[in-house]
Amino acid sequence: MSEEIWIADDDRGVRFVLAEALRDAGLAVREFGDAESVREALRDARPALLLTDVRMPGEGGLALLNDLKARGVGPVIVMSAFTDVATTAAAYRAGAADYLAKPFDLDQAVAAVQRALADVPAAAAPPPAPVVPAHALLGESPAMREVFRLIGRVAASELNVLITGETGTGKELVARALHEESARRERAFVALNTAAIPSELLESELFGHEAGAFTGATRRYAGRFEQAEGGTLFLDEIGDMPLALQTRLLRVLAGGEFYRVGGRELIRGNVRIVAATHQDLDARVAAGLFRADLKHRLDVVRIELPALRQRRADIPLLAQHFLAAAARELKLPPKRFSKAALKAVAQRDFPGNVRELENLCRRLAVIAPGVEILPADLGGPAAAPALGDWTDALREWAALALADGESDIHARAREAMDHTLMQAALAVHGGHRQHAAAALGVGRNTLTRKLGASRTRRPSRP
Ligand SMILES: Nc1ncnc2c1ncn2[C@@H]1O[C@H](COP(=O)(O)OP(=O)(O)OP(=O)(O)O)[C@@H](O)[C@H]1O
Repeated sequence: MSEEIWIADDDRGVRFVLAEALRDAGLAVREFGDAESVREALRDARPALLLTDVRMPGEGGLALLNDLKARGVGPVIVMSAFTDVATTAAAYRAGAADYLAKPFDLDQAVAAVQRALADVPAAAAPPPAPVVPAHALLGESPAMREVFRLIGRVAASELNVLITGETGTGKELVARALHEESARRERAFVALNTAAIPSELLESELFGHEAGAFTGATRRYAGRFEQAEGGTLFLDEIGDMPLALQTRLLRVLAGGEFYRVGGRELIRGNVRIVAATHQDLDARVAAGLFRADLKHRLDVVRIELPALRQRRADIPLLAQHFLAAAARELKLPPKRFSKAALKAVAQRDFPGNVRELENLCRRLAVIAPGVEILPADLGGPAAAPALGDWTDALREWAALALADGESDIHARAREAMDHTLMQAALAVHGGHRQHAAAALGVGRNTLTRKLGASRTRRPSRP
């Protein structure tokens, strides 16, 4: 076999710097401007490794990759400026050894080549699967490119994945992308927010129950594990899972079997677990609040989502996308950001991350007066209005209700007050539950529980 590294890229500049870097690393390099000339060269030679661009005039790099894999030539590293998840995943599915998102760091490229060469003979390439539609997961910052690369790399594997990141950074979207890029995509994606369900209901929610298993269990219920059979179970806010249930979950993950609550039938599950947390799981383990062995099982591959303020390069792209999407969804005339407004948005901190940015854009789609959004439309932090005398209204309501003979008004009033305060706090803190709870002076779990014990997904977004 030849010891040459072949580079196929129609961009002469990329070819040049890459070839130089590889030669500096002691490798022999041959350059090609398109896929056709690679094919021609293949008639009487084989590369030790091919680095190919995805988009080239004529035949693209992915077709070349498929062809080389079919002939047993490789490894192949795919390069592309087209950094969405679908391309990355398609490249890995077609058998790419690695994926380099352009512009890449030259040291990183050389390291990828050396790694791929060291891995030869590579494992048999997985059979090419049909290309799936792209995801709504957007981003062009280096940090997000790395996330896309990781998704593409691990989606097809059966490994459990732990996604970490602040609230609203897109953890659920990443979990969905992992599911959709996997062989499980035809089966269910089931999500369960551990923090949104009272702990006493969590067990039956996860594993199901038989009729009569406990008061109120009138019929058999297939839990999330069963619902996700063959597919992916997304366990959100895993850090909030009570210890007793952690023990049970660990046993299920280790044995692959479980009983429904109150059941005798042993159920064998085939479910891929993707877990997420906004908490520092290692700190929770250290504090004795999270089982180390469970963390170990969930944290096989970790995808860390940076806060939006740590990847400001993504803000304009996301903002424009959300503004257009909101106009479409709400059937409003399309608007656009002025340059200055976009700049101002990109400078904001967004403690609620992408969700907060999305909410801001929806608000702007509705309330900004002109077609072009100006910095003044963004609105700064508004001055707090004087506290209205809501107790007068409350007194009036209570008097009428009591006069009507109602007897549970304390509970109802409290619920309404809790709800109002929490919605207000969430709106101010861009949906960030922890910040909202802290601002109100209540625990985050209390807030989540009160906002919707009956809901399994996130409570309504402001
Ligand atoms: N990279 C992205 N591209 C496009 N939309 C995004 C991206 N990241 C997040 N979003 C959107 O932002 C919102 C919040 O994302 P998501 O629910 O996935 O966050 P999360 O990290 O799971 O939040 P939480 O921790 O509060 O559950 C969603 O509406 C999602 O569609």
